[in-house]
Amino acid sequence: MNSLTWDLTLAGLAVGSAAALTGIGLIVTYRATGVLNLAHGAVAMVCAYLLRQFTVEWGWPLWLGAGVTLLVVAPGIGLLLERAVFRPLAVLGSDPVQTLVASIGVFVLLVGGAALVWGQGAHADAPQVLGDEPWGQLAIVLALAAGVWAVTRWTRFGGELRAVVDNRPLAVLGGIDADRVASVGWAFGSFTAGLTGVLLASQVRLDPYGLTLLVLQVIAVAVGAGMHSLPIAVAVALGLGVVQAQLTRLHPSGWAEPLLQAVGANLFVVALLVSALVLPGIGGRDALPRTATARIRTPAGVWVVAGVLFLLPLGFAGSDLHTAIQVPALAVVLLSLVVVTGRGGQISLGQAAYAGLGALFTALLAAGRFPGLPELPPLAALGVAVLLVAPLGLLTGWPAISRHGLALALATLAVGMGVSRFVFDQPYATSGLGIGRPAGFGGDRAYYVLELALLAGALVSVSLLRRGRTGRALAALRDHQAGASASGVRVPHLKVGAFVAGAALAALGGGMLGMGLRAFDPAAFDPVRGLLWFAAVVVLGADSLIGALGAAALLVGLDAGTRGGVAAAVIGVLAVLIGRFPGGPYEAVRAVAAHVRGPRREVRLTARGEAIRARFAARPRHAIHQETGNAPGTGPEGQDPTPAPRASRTTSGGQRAETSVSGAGPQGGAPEPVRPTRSAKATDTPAGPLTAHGLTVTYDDFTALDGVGIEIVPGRITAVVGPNGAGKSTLFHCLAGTVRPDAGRVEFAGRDITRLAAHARTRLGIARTFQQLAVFPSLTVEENLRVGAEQGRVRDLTAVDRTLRLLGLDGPVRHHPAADLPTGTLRRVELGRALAGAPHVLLLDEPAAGLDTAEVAALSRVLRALAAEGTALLVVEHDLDLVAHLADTVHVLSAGRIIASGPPERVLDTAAHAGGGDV
Ligand SMILES: Nc1ncnc2c1ncn2[C@@H]1O[C@H](COP(=O)(O)OP(=O)(O)OP(=O)(O)O)[C@@H](O)[C@H]1O
Repeated sequence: MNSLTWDLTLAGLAVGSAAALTGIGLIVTYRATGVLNLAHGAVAMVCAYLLRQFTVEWGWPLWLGAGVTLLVVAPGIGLLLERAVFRPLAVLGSDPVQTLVASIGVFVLLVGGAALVWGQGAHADAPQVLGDEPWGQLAIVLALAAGVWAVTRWTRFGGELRAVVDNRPLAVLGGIDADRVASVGWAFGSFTAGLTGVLLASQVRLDPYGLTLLVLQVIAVAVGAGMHSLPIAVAVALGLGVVQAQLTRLHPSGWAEPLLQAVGANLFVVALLVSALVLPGIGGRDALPRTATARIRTPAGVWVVAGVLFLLPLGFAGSDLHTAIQVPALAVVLLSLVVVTGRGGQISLGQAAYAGLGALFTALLAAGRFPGLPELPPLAALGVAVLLVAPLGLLTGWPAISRHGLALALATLAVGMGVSRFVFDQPYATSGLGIGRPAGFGGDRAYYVLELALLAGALVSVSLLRRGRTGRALAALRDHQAGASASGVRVPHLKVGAFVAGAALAALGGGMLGMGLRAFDPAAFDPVRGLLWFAAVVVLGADSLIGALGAAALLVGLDAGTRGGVAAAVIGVLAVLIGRFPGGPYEAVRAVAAHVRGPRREVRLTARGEAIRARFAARPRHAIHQETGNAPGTGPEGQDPTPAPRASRTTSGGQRAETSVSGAGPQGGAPEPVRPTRSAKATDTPAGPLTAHGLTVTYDDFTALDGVGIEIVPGRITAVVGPNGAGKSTLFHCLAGTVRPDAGRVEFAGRDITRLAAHARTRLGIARTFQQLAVFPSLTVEENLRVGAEQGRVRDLTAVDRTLRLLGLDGPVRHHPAADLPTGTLRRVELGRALAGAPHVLLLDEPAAGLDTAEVAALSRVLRALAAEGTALLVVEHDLDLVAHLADTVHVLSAGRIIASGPPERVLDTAAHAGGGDV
């Protein structure tokens, strides 16, 4: 090996071993706590600053400074984070996304804090702890990896760690102190972060952003190792380090040279893109923090105050006005997050990339430097830039189709970093690109007026989007993806659409920001901004227009009015506290007020929910029935346990009257049909039987269904019973389109629909309910049903009213958010959502679960009426009494095969012997 190759290899090993340290720390913390600590780089940066403070500023000996930083401060930060931030979240049972937001909060808090304490400028005098040769670093990495491996494998603590990772609640029940395991994980992870920072500080410029971002992109190493394998993480890190160094030797000619240089300089970002976009994602939960889904109605007065505050800068002058110009532009960028994250529930850490592309394209178009397009006036350039950036929303929209939670967070972060490194950091973008303002809007005041007009347009558009059919579908997607799909929402299209709309809005805001500053500034759109903006929108109420305006004003105002970094620090503190105040800042204020008044109040409810619950709680039970439209004894919450006789199923007119639990019927006027009618397009598919032929499903080597055939006929109720594990749910999923069989086919009205997606089946008229309730808690009862009707292509929305009446949901409860309603009511809401789409076939998975006797009786009346009107019903149920009373045909499933079929009186004995239900 010649000396250049050798020198480059050594340099690569130095970088690679620092990356390996980060990988080890991230994996250990993740395995011990389930938290992907995005703040790892920020902890590294703070430790690097502290070492410099101790040694350069205070003159401590290097060994002392390094010892205190690594052995006291770094683990101390980890312990503090565990105790103050993440343990309370774990106690509250937070999901991974909430902890992700908290770790972003810690990230921006530390970056903001460092900027406040040490300033934003770079330092080149950080001390070097180890020599130039990488051997010391390598030895540390290998020793740490081997030590962690040995501890997890051979010690009692390792066993506890594995138990906590496998199942924390079970481990706690088994007497393991999960908090201690988490503390050790955090302390160790933080120690490795400190070590990374201390080792890298002398090799890169030390500023709050540079080192932090460097370490952030190294997440690739841990993600590439599946957040699990230390040897793979170390090997990937060292390999990437060496390859990155060796690439600097290659000098191809032509266009390949800048590309190779960019790849060589950013190999870890390439690895992050590959590991986040190509490898299977880690984490799978989709839920947003509750604050994002909290339903908060903004009082009109708040809008008036916001309007006045946004008009105030028109009276400003000089630098104040120049600073204020950033607020409307940033507000438009943040509105993009309201669409994508707040409404659609999709995590997007890469919105800064779209904003930056908007600014960059505007600059290039206005300067006539955009390939293939002529020079355009500034406003036209802005419009064309928005149109060009919108389809790029696919960059994050595409991964969002199959990724959720942490995996989506990483994918969007990777895209943000990739765009920043491969587009914004390139010479053509950094060499002083100016952006002119439109004619007549050159002055700051005039330009501010233009911005207000654009902001108003954006607000109206987003408001219309949120209120309309698409907005309801987005909220349904956010609240319960499978439920949305079952309602007929085309989930992949909607996700891509949300990201495209978000990219367009972000580009508009970014272009406005660039025009305001009269230049494209890549630093204004670096990935740290993306994290800061995401955190700001989430903590101020992600699905709130006023929250976006407030966040923009806060971010610009705090930094301008104080020192740079204050805004990040404040947002960081709020994000760290987010899990403690699930309803966001509004609920936090309410909680504090309630605390001052007395301990009675719960924090979980919005004011509206609280008021309604209080009203309900204050009344006797029969009053609630009247209020919700149920006469006692008639509705699902009524008191009449007497089931209607089976014979009454054969007639339809009288049946309708009996079934209308709202009390409407012949006595109350003309009888109305139970089923809504479908639109012309939807009725293209005629009603017909849903049949399964020879369905076989295997999970690994286990055969869950073995050649099952079943027919669900219009006008009849078919039931499937069987013991636990018999394959009932698998059969149900095959019919609903959520599991694809390995063999066999599903037909609807003679058409093969085996390969049809769940939402497409709903649109054909095959609706379903879920064993675990699938309602949309942030939508009202009525809106839940509207989603079903709109997505099921029922044009006549009076169908919603009829269904509400049928199910006794047409009282005040119709305007109540579905969150916080009792299970019996929610079952009706879910059934109503399915019925509102006017299905030909209704698949019900344990519809009686959680219902009391009266509710079950009322439910069976509704189901019988539906059958009498021609709906084909399938009921998978454990309650054999209900099945005996309800079903026309029963199939008994056992070990994946149908062992008996026929009328209930003939086959239910077989079911009872097979252990198929509760009689
Ligand atoms: N995704 C999966 N991966 C592996 N095995 C699975 C999966 N889903 C189901 N199984 C197995 O397939 C068998 C049938 O499961 P299924 O849920 O269909 O039964 P079931 O009759 O609905 O049971 P239960 O009444 O308990 O819900 C069970 O042994 C179950 O453990």
